[in-house]
Amino acid sequence: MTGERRSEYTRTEGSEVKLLHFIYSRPDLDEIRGNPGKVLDLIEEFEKQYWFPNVGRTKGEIVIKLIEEHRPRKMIELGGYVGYSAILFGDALRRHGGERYYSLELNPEFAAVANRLIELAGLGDFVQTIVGRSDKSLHKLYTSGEISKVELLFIDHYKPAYKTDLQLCEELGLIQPGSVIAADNVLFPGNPPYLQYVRSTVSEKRQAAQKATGFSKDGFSEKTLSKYMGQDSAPAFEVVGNPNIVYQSTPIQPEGDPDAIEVTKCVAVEEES
Ligand SMILES: C[S@@+](CC[C@H](N)C(=O)[O-])C[C@H]1O[C@@H](n2cnc3c(N)ncnc32)[C@H](O)[C@@H]1O
Repeated sequence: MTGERRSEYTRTEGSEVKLLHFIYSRPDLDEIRGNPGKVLDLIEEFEKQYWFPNVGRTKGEIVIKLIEEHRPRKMIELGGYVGYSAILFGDALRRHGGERYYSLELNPEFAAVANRLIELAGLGDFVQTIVGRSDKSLHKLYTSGEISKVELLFIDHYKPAYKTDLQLCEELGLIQPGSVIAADNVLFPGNPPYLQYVRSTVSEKRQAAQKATGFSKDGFSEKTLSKYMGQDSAPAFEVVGNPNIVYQSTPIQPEGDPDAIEVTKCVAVEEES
């Protein structure tokens, strides 16, 4: 969603199922079937009534350009919600020769809505929704051999988990030269711990890793912390990441948008001296 934002918006309970009724009751459903653009248009139309935390077309364009430029075979997103970004990016990935889009979503109800819309958009064979917390799902994608490298990762879920999930990927050896990470909402509501991490030098990260005291929720508002995850929000794995990874990281802020996507590229992995 783009435009002026005065505070963090909140969702209306039950609006996700209402979205399904809104779309599936359309008289022109047969023309919508198999058409990702039309499904996205309808989600956007519904958003005039109910606020949805979707990435939107403007910021979405930044990620589509990354797909066009890097041509990943497989792409992963953390935080699928009702499937807007999975349809937008899954469609782009398929058109650019990709093989699979994994959408990791904590809430089974949101994932069920997403699956109905992904299927309607004709992407049911291409986009795989994985229900559960992202750290456990990422770990499973790795141990099952499905993913051996992060090619393009879109992060858009629980804000404190941006950094710890990236560090988990680093520890699993999934972040390699050429890996690209696009993180949403880095200006609104903001994610200072994540930005500090991806913008740090190797020597700064090595020092921080030595002093690491575990998972922290510092740097986030109460509202951000209460979103999505309950008491059980600590990462399932203790991680410090791999401080030897060299990143180039820059925010991309569309004109007139109060938010930005941080695009982070792994350019090298330094040897320990
Ligand atoms: C901002 S919404 C995602 C919007 C979506 N990427 C889009 O642009 O259409 C964030 C989603 O992340 C999910 N989420 C929050 N914490 C999560 C976690 N630890 N693992 C997986 N999903 C999570 C929430 O349930 C919510 O659906």
